[in-house]
Order: sequence, then structure tokens, then C-alpha cells
Amino acid sequence: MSTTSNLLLIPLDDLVVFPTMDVTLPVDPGEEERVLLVPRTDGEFAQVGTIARVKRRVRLPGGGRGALFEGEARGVAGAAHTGPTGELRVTVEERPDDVPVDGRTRELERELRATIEELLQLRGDDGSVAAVLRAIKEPGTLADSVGYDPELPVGTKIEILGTLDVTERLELTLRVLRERLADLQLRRKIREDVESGAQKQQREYLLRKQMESIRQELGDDDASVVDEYRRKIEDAGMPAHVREQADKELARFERMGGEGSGEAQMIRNYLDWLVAVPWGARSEENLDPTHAREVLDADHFGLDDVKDRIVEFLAVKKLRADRGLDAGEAPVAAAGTDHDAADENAPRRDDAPRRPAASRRRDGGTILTLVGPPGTGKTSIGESIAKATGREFVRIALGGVRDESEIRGHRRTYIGALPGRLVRALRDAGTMNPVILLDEVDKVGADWRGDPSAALLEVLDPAQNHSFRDHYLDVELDLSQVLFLATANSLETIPAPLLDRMELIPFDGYTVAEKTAIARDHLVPRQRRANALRDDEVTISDDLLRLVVDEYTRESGVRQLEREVGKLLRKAATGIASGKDEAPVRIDLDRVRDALGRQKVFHESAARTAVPGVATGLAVTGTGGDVLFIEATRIPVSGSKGGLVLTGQLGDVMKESARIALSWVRANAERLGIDAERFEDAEFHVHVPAGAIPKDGPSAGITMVTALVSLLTGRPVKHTVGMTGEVTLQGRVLPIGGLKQKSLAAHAAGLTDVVISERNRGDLDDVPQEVRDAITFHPTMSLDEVLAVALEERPVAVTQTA
Ligand SMILES: Nc1ncnc2c1ncn2[C@@H]1O[C@H](COP(=O)(O)OP(=O)(O)OP(=O)(O)O)[C@@H](O)[C@H]1O
Repeated sequence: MSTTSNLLLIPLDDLVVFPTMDVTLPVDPGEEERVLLVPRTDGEFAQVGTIARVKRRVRLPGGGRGALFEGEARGVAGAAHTGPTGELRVTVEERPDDVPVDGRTRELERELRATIEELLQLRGDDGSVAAVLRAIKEPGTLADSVGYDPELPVGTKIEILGTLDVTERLELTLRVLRERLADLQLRRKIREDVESGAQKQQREYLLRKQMESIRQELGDDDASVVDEYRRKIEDAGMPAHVREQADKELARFERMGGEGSGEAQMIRNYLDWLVAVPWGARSEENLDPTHAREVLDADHFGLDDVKDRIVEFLAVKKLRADRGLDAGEAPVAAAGTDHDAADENAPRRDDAPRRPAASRRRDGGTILTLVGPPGTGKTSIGESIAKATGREFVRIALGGVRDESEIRGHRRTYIGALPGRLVRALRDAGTMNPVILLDEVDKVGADWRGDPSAALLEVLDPAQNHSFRDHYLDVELDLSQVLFLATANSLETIPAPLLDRMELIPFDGYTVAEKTAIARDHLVPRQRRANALRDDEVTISDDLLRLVVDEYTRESGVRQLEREVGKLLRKAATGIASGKDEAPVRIDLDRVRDALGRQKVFHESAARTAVPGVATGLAVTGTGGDVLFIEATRIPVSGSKGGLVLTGQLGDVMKESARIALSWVRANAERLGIDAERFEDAEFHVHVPAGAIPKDGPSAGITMVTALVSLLTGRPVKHTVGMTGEVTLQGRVLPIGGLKQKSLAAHAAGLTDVVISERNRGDLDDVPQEVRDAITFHPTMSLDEVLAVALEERPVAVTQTA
């Protein structure tokens, strides 16, 4: 007699629920009345589960949903399928116990009761459990009660649950119990032997030996597992305090016996991690500055400043090592002095990374932080540093990490706990002194799960990092041998204490000529290799590479460029492989258009600034420098006296700039030749595309003024002019940050004149010669000078507003 139903499947990992049990589980059964609870081990579902009724829905401590399930009967799982809301459902054949009454069953049942009683006695039960068992009348239920034993391996429990025939189930449980009984009796005997005289040291030895023999008798391979761990621990080269911890855990594992228990599995996982840390391993370090420079030069074009500073850094390290000044012992400046230094150098919003003052370079304690737009080679120069110093390289991606335990690990009491990223990085490196690149430190966030940057701070602090404690491993870990590097796209979101630890190395982006050279010397050869092409099989001229840079990419770095070069060479390789082309192939313009399509990037400024009211600004965003077009229009609104509407997701500082800009224009209208009536019955709308990207900072001030004056005088902005600078109500032009990145963007966009503040003149030293040759910079003190450079002499006939 069996019925079939269609039930929600609830997997239970390493847990078996019998049909006579009630359990509360942290599972939300939705609207279901009955479900099938199916045990799962190593991802495999058991064939037989327990059909359970949802008795009550409960709220768990901590806020999750759960329910109280009441076991009803065994259910054999049939075909699984996905239900309407994506849940897993199965057809279930219900299999309540038959009630067999033959003599053999009775006999087995009697045997089982006797064995249970004996076992309980041995365990010292006070009679209460025995009473409960005596109350069980059904033989099938009695057999199931054996499965309740928490010390029974999960595999055995699943076997009991899976035995549908009651007689067979009695046989199985009887066998299981007899084994346990034998085991217990033996243990007791050993205990008695040991207690009756053996010396303490002998005792342990004896116990271990006898335990081994028990295990062998039971066909249990735990003993070999234990031996294996003992050997691994021996070989791991752990420091004494770690060794102690490992031995303690191993002893606990051994005592636990039975590999199947969840606890034993947890200890094994822990030991696996403990021996995975490369305690004793170290790479021989090479700090020779000349060698380092050679490696850096071979892997990367240009970046001279960057390479200089890396080599300096390594040279100082070498001196310290030679003179026996270990980084960890470096005297740390008093906190007060430190902070003063940080404040004075605190980057402004909209600012590009600035050279840190000498005061921030602390002995040994600094970490090199590579700051700049994507694709400028930060990660790959990190790899080169590892190569140059002979260390292993590992990258920890921090983007989007919000949870402190990502860095520091989960406490071991959590199910599925893992060590943090640092421990994992050391494991991957296989040495205790690798280069660890903390990628995107500026993308680390904090929330209720804790602040990962606090953990990072500890990791990076030489006064603390020789005794870093991962929550999971819970032993002290010496990170002082690690060479930490960090990368960031911008500095705005890096917490001040972290920033204070960093020595900043700016990566501002490449000029067109630099990109062309990188393509020729690095990207083309690399892509050739990637496409199995020999050096002479495919060639491409510098002029065409420059065209690819110009017409197909718009970026500070070379990532897009590498993709485009890849496409070109792939196409050529396909041609050769298919016999369509014969090597050597010289890539020409036709092949470029064929592989990459039509020109993708255009210089927009001529078209955009053709009408009055649009001015070209320069900005620094997370992806490097960029040009943006600020648009102003006048909207007739009767009764309004020159209100301001702002769009384009502007931050507060940028909004204030717009207000200042409009106020200045009104105050100076007469002088500028603007009719006062233009402000009557009108509102002004200033828009900064692209509207979807939030922007902030004061540096668009002069661009906004220029756009408004252009609008109100009808004089268009010269299409070759870009500008960046903050304004005051008095019409003064203040300096801004990020001049190098902005100039690179202006150059890439084909501008020939850039208006800046007089006080930025000094920063022009950072601008590459190639850009200075192509662009005339106009340092200005006042808005009048800005307008004189930026606006066309004459108004054009078109007015875009009424
Ligand atoms: N100066 C250079 N010389 C040679 N190759 C370079 C240079 N700069 C960048 N590259 C190459 O460009 C690619 C992108 O660089 P990488 O991934 O290091 O950029 P990144 O600055 O780390 O970017 P992100 O901030 O997105 O991580 C790499 O293949 C790198 O080798």
C-alpha cells in the first residue's frame, strides 16, 4: 500500500531525520504543508528521506525563518523537477512501516532491546532512557531509535533510514549496536588497565596502540588518517606555538574516533588549513637595484618615475637588510606627528595623487600604493616587482569586500568557516615572503559586518603584523616578511589611517605616442604569441598602431588597445591558418577596418561647441582624465528672476560652483555686454553630461562661467579650447588637481589650448613633453582672462533660446 505525492525537497547536509522525530530547521517551507527531508553527503542525495509535516513556522534568533517539522513516514524520492518558483520538487512514494509479526522479527526485536539495555548500562544511563525505549512498541520505531545516537556516523544513519523492510532494519541496527558495544567494552577494559597502574607517559602510548588495533579490527582507516596528519604536521615546519595547537587538535580528532561525525570533519578541515600555510618556506630574495631595474624595463615601456621610485624603495630595503635593521623593528613615529603629516598632505576632492612629503615616508612601514586609472599597468608592474625580487606573487582582489571576515576569516564555530584572504594568499604563494598585491584598496567598503579596512590596517602595520591572528586559524601568523603593494583608482575613498601608511606612486595614463610604443613593443608581441604566430609572420606599422589608438580607443590605459590589437592579430592568424593568406602578412588600413569595424572614437568638441552655451571642461574620473561638455540654456519662465536648474547628478560642491558662476555672470553682466533683461522672466539650466555618472568637485567652475557667458552673449566657445579651474565670486581662478591626467585627456580629444589657473603652472612639469608640444597652456588669474582665451570674438547668428 503506497501513495504518491509531489513534495518540496529539503536537503539536509550531514543530518538524518527519522520519521518519529520532531526537528526545528532553519529552512523556510513557504506555503507547504508537507515536505520531504532528504539527507545529503558530499553533494549526493540519499534515495530515502523523511516525509514531514510543517507543524509551526518560527522566527530564529538572528531574524531568519525556520519551521518545526514533524516526521511522518519514510518517502522514496522519485523524479526531481523544478517547481513554479524555481524550487526543487520531487515525486515521493510514501512508505509507512508494515507491521511484520513473524517469529524472526520478534526474536530480532528482543535481541535489540537487550543489546540497547546493555549499552545503556555500560554508558551509565540512570534508567530514564531505558524507560523511554521500553515504551516504544513498534519494532520499526525501535530500530529507528538506534539511529538517534549522535555518535553514529552519518553514513550508517542514512543506511538505517534507507532500509524500508522492518526485519532487515532490525538486523542492520542490531549489527551496528553490537559493534558499538564491542568497541565500548574494549575501551572500558583499556581504561581499567591503564588506571590500574601504568605510568602517565606509557599510558598515552598504550592507549594509542590499542586504539589503533581496535580500529584495524573495525576496518576503520582513521588510524592511517591520523598518521598522515602527524607526518604533515611534522613536515610543515611550524613555529612551536602553532605546532602545539596542531598536536592538540590532532589528539582531539583521534579521541573522537569515527570519521563520520561532523565535529571530526571540522577538525580535519582545520588541520588541512593549518598544514597548508607555508610555515617554513621562504624565497631567496634578490634586492639588487640594477637587476630590478632591468626586469622592470624589460616588462614595461616608459613609466620612468614609477620605476625610479620602485628601485629606490628596493634599494632602501636592501640597505636595511644589509645593516640588520628589520622592518618589523622600525621605530614608529608617535601618532600625533603622524597625523599632522597626513593632514597637511590630505588629498583634496578631485585631486590627483600627490607626491607624499618626505615626512610620510616612514622607515619600512610604508607600502607602495600604485594609484591611477584602469589598464595603466599597476597590476602588471606588481608582478614585475615580484619577478625582480625573486618572490612569489599573489593578488588579493578587494573590490566590493565589505566583510571583515573576508580578510580575517570566520571563527571556527561557524559551519563552513574559512580562513581569510591573507591566509589563502599565503597558501597560494607557498612561501611566507611573497609579494601580495592588495588590488583596489579604494573599493573596500564597511557595513554592519565590520570594517575590513581596520583589519587591513593591522596587516600593514609593521608593529603588529608579525603576530596577525586569523579568526579561523586562531594562531599567530608572521606577516612581516610579506612585501605588500596596493593599487587604487582614486584616493577619495581610502580611509585616512590607511592612506597614512601608503607611499603613493601615481600612474596617470599614457600619451598617444606612449600607447603606440607599448603596442609595438609589448602588446603586439604578446598577442602574436597568444595566437601562435611567429615574429615575422604578421607585421603592423607604427602609423597604423597610432590610428588604432586614435580611432578605436578612448582610455587612459591600454586595456582596450590590447583587445583591439588582439582582434587584429587573431584575424590575421585565422587568415593564415585557413590558407586564405600567405605569411608574411602586412596589416594595412583595409585589414584594420575589416577586423575592427568603422572608426569608433570621434573628436566631438567641434560639433558640440558649434552653438553658444557649450564649453569644454576637463575632469578626472575613476577611469582617468576625460573631457566633458557643459551645456547652458535659458528657459523663459514668466515671473522668475534668473533661477538655476542643475542636472547631471552633480555633487554639492559642483552645484555650488554653478551658483557662484551664475552670480558672477549676473554681477558682471553690464561689463560683459549682457542685457540685464536677459535675467528677467527666465531660468537657467546647466547640464553636465554624461547624466548617469555622478560627479563632484570645484574644478568645473570656469567652464560653467564660460558656458553661461557664451550663451548670453551669443559668442561660441572656441572648439579647440578646454579648461579647468575653480572660481570665486570675485572672479579669481583657483588651482585644481589632476592636471596631468586632464592634459592627457585634452590631448587625446584633439584640443590645442587648455586654460588653467596661474597657480597650476608648477604642475606643468608633470605633463609629458609630447603633450606640451601639442597643447598651448594658458595660465590665468581672472575670469576675464579665461573668457578672452575661450570665446570667439563675434556672436553667431543662431540663438538657441527664445
Ligand atoms: N607601460 C606598459 N608597458 C607594457 N605593458 C603595459 C604597460 N602598461 C600596461 N601594460 C599592459 O596593459 C595591461 C593592463 O594592465 P594592468 O592589468 O596591470 O592594469 P591595471 O592598472 O592594474 O588596471 P586595473 O586598475 O583595472 O587593475 C597589462 O596586460 C599590462 O601588461
